[in-house]
Amino acid sequence: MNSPTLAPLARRTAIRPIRMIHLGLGNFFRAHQAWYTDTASDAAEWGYAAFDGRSPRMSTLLRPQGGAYTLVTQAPGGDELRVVESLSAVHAATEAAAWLGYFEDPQVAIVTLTITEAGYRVDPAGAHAHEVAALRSDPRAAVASAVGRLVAGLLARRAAGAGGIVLLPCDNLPDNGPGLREAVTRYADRVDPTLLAWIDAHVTFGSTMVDRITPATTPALVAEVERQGGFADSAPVPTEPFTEWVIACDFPAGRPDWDATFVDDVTPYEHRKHWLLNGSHSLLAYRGLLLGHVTVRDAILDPDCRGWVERWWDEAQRHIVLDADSNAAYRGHLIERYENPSIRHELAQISMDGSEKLLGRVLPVVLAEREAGRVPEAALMVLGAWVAFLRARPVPVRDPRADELCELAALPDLGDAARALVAVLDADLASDDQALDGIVAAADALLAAREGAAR
Ligand SMILES: NC(=O)c1ccc[n+]([C@@H]2O[C@H](COP(=O)([O-])OP(=O)(O)OC[C@H]3O[C@@H](n4cnc5c(N)ncnc54)[C@H](O)[C@@H]3O)[C@@H](O)[C@H]2O)c1
Ligand SMILES: O=P(O)(O)OC[C@@H](O)[C@@H](O)[C@H](O)[C@H](O)CO
Repeated sequence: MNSPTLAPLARRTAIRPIRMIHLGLGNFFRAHQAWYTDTASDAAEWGYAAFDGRSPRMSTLLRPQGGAYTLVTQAPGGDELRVVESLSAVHAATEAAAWLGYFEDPQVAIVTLTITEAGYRVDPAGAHAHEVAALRSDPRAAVASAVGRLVAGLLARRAAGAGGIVLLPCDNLPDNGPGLREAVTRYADRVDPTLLAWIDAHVTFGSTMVDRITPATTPALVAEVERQGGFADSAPVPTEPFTEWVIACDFPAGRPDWDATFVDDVTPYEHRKHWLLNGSHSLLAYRGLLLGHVTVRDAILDPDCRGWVERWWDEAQRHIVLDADSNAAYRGHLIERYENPSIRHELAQISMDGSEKLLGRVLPVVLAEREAGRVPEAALMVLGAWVAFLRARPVPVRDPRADELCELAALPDLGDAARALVAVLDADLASDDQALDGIVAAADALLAAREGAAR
């Protein structure tokens, strides 16, 4: 084999005109929106300027590669390598002047976002008040929060008279479009209330359901790309063959010819995906890690975990309005995706940020079932597994509220710990004794099983 070079990455066919901005230059963006753009029939007309969400890691890795990288699609039959070229520029989060410059460009029509649930949380009267004050005295001030950066961008766009723009959140967040609109308008109102009318007239907030299992990059993948491709890529992305993008949005200034599904309302698709896929991922993560599993595949091949997943799906499916046949097919595909032997999706990665994720992925089903007068055993088990996970900590707890959660989980009495942790998710549920009994019983059984296995 020739010595590895950057040749296939550096040999870009042409830098595509920048007509889109992305915020949150992580793996999922690179496997999903950037790939849809790269494979669109009009790909040559649409380039991205992509910005890190926070740490400069990804822009630092991609800059020497001219923004190009290898997408490794890991099918059961083997890998397929594709060099993705839709990123025309990559920037660190701190490059505020470049950020504002793109917003001032009338050719830029769309901003996509993958900033995790935490990125949408904003407190302009509290934690972010210093940013608000900075933007009030200088609208071009550099601010760090995602929503603050968007508001700064919109101020610059208004000042430049650059016209309308679409903001398209692509995170696993319930109602991601309305959620982003609420966060942006609340922040903008504090900075400059006159911006609100401009936003109403010029900014379109789209909603999306996004799906493609995309684990973190490992050194083994970097080595594998070098072995299979014969070239060096310091930031390849692993992903699965399956992909889905459902979008509810108008694009007044056009969009790439994405091979996505365009609908008026993403809600049913979002419920199905967040509850059946992400909810079962949380189940597999917390239960699976406590039982000693490492990956999604390990856990789904365990009949205990698989049985609970099926029960969770039965409970969740009662509240999904899409037809039963398509839900059954969806479940079948999920099993195949989870069993994919070529993809290594670590449960520890999925276990992160439970206090945020469970709110949209499990809690709605618990509450709907309780409203219907039922005791949803599997849904309560997921919450019990989360409580047990925080108590036993089979892997380090990574959550914005980790310290507080671990302190509550360590309360001497399991019932007290469970009630306090459930209150973090939903105060009313914490006073539902019947639900709480189910959660405590599940946590207790899992902790006992874990202790038994350790003996
Ligand atoms: N990985 C997947 O399989 C997958 C699938 C569907 C949707 N998603 C969505 O994409 C998101 C990112 O996943 P990923 O796999 O790309 O993760 P990643 O760790 O590779 O990238 C995360 C990106 O979000 C940014 N970020 C994190 N916290 C932020 C904050 N508070 N403010 C601004 N930016 C912030 C990071 O800087 C980084 O750019 C997920 O949270 C999820 O909502 C992921
Ligand atoms: O990406 P997160 O951290 O929001 O959730 C973890 C996984 O459930 C998620 O990444 C799924 O793999 C993905 O949503 C599949 O499309």
